[in-house]
Parts: sequence; structure tokens; C-alpha cells
Amino acid sequence: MTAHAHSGPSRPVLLGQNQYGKAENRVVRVVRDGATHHIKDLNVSVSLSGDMEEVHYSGSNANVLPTDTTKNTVYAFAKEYGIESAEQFGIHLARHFVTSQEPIHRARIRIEEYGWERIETAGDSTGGDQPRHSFVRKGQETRLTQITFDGDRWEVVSGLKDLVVMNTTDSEFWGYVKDKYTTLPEAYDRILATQVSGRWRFNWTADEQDMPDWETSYGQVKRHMLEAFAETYSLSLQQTLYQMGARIIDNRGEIDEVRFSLPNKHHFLVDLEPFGLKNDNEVYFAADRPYGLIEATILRDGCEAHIPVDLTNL
Ligand SMILES: O=c1[nH]c(=O)c2[nH]c(=O)[nH]c2[nH]1
Repeated sequence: MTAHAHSGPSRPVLLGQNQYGKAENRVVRVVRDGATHHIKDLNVSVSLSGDMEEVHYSGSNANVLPTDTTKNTVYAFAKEYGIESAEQFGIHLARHFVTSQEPIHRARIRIEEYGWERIETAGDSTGGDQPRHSFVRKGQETRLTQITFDGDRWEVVSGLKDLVVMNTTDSEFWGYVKDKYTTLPEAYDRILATQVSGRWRFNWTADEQDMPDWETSYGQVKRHMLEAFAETYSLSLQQTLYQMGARIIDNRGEIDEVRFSLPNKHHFLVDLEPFGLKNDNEVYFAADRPYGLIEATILRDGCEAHIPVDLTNL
């Protein structure tokens, strides 16, 4: 029996509009111009249509370019043609699928682009040859605060969430424990990216004490956090986290405790060798899950921890 057999003669079953492809290919392309890096970060969805009746009716795949191949093409083209703009990249892809595959008559490429800005560190304005490989994703983070008052003492915990940052070099991860389940290759030059969720507790507790300037404090905490992220040569996200907290404690006397929850947003180098292409730390697959989750509190010496371990409880 064929798949398009139908029960009654008066109501034939017909295949209507159909399309297929790989959706949401997350590709990050790094261009390394000496110490100055440039990045493009896209979410690319491929949808193809054409002579696809047979695969629906009988299951014959003779006209089907696998969706897996459309994914590979996205990554290979990121290397071969680069990503000048989302439009240019989409045009290359659409043209390729329609002109190289006889059964494919139409290609629709949808692309979302995530914007990034450079993290400017204090050194940038003075010296010309600062490394420039640190980025913060465009769009505002969400600023948070919690105030508690028991009629006597105040506790103010402020923070932020959804501040996304990336270093395209100066990050390694090696020398870790290896047991019989360990397969992770050691990395000597990897991307380090995270979506910062942080909380910091002010030591202002009594009305009589000078109240901090909350606006200035927030701006400076964020600045120190970003500078520490950009300037730390990282051997682990744990080390970077500690540096971010330590910079805040060292520079902001009004704060005694900082807690971070940092998802390790993994960027995997795509193997382009099957396509005869060398991936010289240029094309990455940005995985959304699973992710490592690195969390810790950094305290001023002699102070007690009050921020809850689970930041969602604050
Ligand atoms: O910075 C990292 N810390 C880890 O604990 C870890 N574990 C892992 O698999 N990759 C990483 N990266």
C-alpha cells in the first residue's frame, strides 16, 4: 500500500504545500585581524521546497538533500565565504541550494542576528595595541534589587541578569580530572562566553550611616565586572568568576559580598575537514544546552555570606 492511498473515490487525498530543512543553526564566525577580533553571531534556518511529492507519498528519499547537509552547508559557507552580512550570507545559501539541486526549486533562508559590542577597558583609551577580543551582547541587561527592612536594619542586595559576554581568545581549559567517562579534549584557545547573573550585598545597614550612591555604584560594579571578564586570561570559568567578584570587592567599599551564577555557553569548533576546509578557530557551533553552570560567592574577608545559594530565590 502506498502512503497516498485514500479510502473513498470522491475525496482524493493530496499533498499540499510542503517544505523542509534544518532550523536554528547557531553559527559564530570569528575573524582574527591580529589582536583585533570581529564576530558575527547568527541563527540560520533553512527551508527547501521542490519535487518532494515522492518522499511524502512513498518514502523515497531520492530527491531529498538531508537536513543535516543543509546544516553542514551553513557552517562550511561561514568558513568559505565568511559572513559579511546576514543578507549576503542568506543569498549565497539560497542560491546554492536552488542551483546545485535539480529537485529543489525554492529555498527560504531566515536569519536572526545577535549584535555584539566591544568591551572597552580602561587600557583601550591609552594604548593602541590592547587585545580586542572581548564583547558584550547588545541589548540591556535586567537590573535587580531587593530591599529588606525590619524597622531597625536594612539589607540591600542588588544585581543583574542576562548580561551576555564573550572572549574569542585568552581562554583555556586543560589539566582537569580524567576518569573513564571523560572525553572532553583539552582546550588551549577556546571561546569563553557566559550570561552573567550576579547579586551583590551592600554593607549599608543603618539609617545613620552614609547611604551609597546607588546609581554610581551600579555603573561602577558593572564596569569592574566587565573589565575583569575582558582582562582575565582564563584557565577556567571558575577563575574568571572569582576575578570578577574580587574586582568588585577590591574596588567598591560599599559591597561585602558578591554571588555569580554563570552558565558556560559552549562554542564548539565545527569539523570542516570532511568538506576539505580548515577551521582555524573561525567557525563555531553555539550550543544552547546543556551548559556548564558555575556558581560561587566572593566575600570581603571577615564578612558573612547572606545571599542565597540559589539566585532564583532572591
Ligand atoms: O571553565 C570551565 N570549567 C569547568 O569546570 C568545565 N568543565 C567542562 O567540561 N568545561 C569547563 N570549563
